[in-house]
Amino acid sequence: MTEHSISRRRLLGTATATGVAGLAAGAASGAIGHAAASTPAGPALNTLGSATVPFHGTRQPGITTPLQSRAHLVAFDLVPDAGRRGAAALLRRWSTLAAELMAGRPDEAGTGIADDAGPASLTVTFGFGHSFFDATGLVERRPAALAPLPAFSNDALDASRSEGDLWVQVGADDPLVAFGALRALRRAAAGTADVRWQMAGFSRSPGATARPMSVRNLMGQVDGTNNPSPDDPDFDERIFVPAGGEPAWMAHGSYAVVRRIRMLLDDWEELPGEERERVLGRRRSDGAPLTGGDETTPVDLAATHPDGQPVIAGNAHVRVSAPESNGGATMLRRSFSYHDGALEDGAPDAGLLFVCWQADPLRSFVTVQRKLDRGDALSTFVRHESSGLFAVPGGAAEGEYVGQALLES
Ligand SMILES: C=CC1=C(C)c2cc3[nH]c(cc4nc(cc5[nH]c(cc1n2)c(C)c5CCC(=O)O)C(CCC(=O)O)=C4C)c(C)c3C=C
Ligand SMILES: [Fe+2]
Repeated sequence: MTEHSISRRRLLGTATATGVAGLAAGAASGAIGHAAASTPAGPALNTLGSATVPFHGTRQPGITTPLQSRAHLVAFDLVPDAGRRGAAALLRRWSTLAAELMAGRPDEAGTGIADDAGPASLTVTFGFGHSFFDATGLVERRPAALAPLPAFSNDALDASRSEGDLWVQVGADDPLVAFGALRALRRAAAGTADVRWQMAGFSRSPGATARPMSVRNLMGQVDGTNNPSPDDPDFDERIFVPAGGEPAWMAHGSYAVVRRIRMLLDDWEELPGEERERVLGRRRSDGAPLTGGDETTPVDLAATHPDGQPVIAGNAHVRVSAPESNGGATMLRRSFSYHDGALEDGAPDAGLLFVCWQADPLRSFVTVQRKLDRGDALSTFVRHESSGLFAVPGGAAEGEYVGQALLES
C-alpha cells in the first residue's frame, strides 16, 4: 500500500481528524468545494461550514464522501394513489431541493433552521426499496439484486423499522444543517410519501482528534480501517454497477444495506480489555492488528503464537469478515453510531447504523453476514434490530433528477 493509498483509505472511513485534513480530503477526492464564504450581514463562514459536495455527477453523493458527523436515515412509503407519476414528480422535487441545499442555498419555504450556516458538506442520497416497484407498477424493472435478504439467526428484526419504498440518507457536519435538510425533504414529500421509519446517527466531528485516524464506534473500537479504497484496482467494479450493467437504469449506482445493530454495551463493558481485543482481532488503543504494527498495517491472519495457536482467533471479527475468509467478498462500510436513550430494562438503546455499499449485495453483504452468523465472537454482543436493502441509482446530471432513467424510459 502506498502512502497515497493509505491517506485515501483513511479518508473514506474517517470523520477527518483536523480541519486541514478535511480540506485535504476534499482535494484528494475532488468531491469537496467551498460555498461563497460570507454573508452581507456577517463574518465569513469557516471552512467546516462552507464545505460543499456536488449533487450532480455520475454517482450520487454520500457513498464515497468522507463520513460526516451527523446523519439521518429515513424510509418513506408512497401514499396509495401516488403511482409512477407521483413518484417521478417527488424525485424531481427532491433532486432540485437537494442540489440547492447542498450548494448552500437555503430552503426559502423552510423555517430558517440552517440560515446562518453553510452547507457543511451536506449530502442527500436517494434509493428505492423492493416494494417501490410494486407501488409504481414497475415490477418488471426491479433489479434481481433487490431480492429480499435472507433471515440470519442473530436477527431480531422489527418490520415497522425495516425496508420501505424509498430511502433517503442525509449527512452533514452540522446537526442543524442535517435537520434542516431532513425537514425540507419531508415537507417536499407531503401528500406523496409518508415517513415509514427514521433514524438519527452521529460520528466524530472533524477536527476532534489529534491525528488522522478512523472513527471509533460505541464499543470503543477504531472502525472503518480496512475499508476498500478508491485507489484499489477493483474498487469501482466491487462497489458500483458498471455502465453496461443490469438493469441499465442502475448504471453507476450501488446497493445499500442498512442494518440497525444494537450493541449490548453493559455486557461488552464487563469484558476485560484483552478479551475485547481478542473478540475483534485489533488493539483498542490504536486499532492496530493484534499481529502488530499500526492502524494501517495489514492483518496477518496466518500468524501463530509459539504454541501454534493463531494470534487472530478463529472467531475474531476481523478474521471472519475479511475478504480472504469470504471468497474475496468486500463492501464499503459507511456507518454511523446511534443513541436513542434507554430500553425498559435500563440498557442503553445504542449501537451502529451499519450502512454498506456494494455492486452485488448477495456476493458481498449476504456472503459475509452468513459467515458472521455462523461464528463471529462479536455477535454475542450485538443484535440486528432492523434491516433494509435499497437500489441507489447513479447520480443526476444538471437538469435531471435521480431515478429519471427508471421512471421516464
Ligand atoms: C456483514 C458485514 C458486517 C457487519 C454486519 C459488521 C458489524 C459490525 N462491525 C463492527 C466493528 C468492526 N468491524 C470491523 C471490520 C470489518 N467488519 C466487516 C463487516 C461487517 N461488520 C468487514 C468486512 C470488516 C473488515 C475486515 C477486514 O478486511 O479486515 C472492525 C475493524 C476495523 C475495520 O477494518 O473497520 C471493527 C471495529 C461492529 C461494532 C459491528 C456491529 C455492531
Ligand atoms: Fe465489522
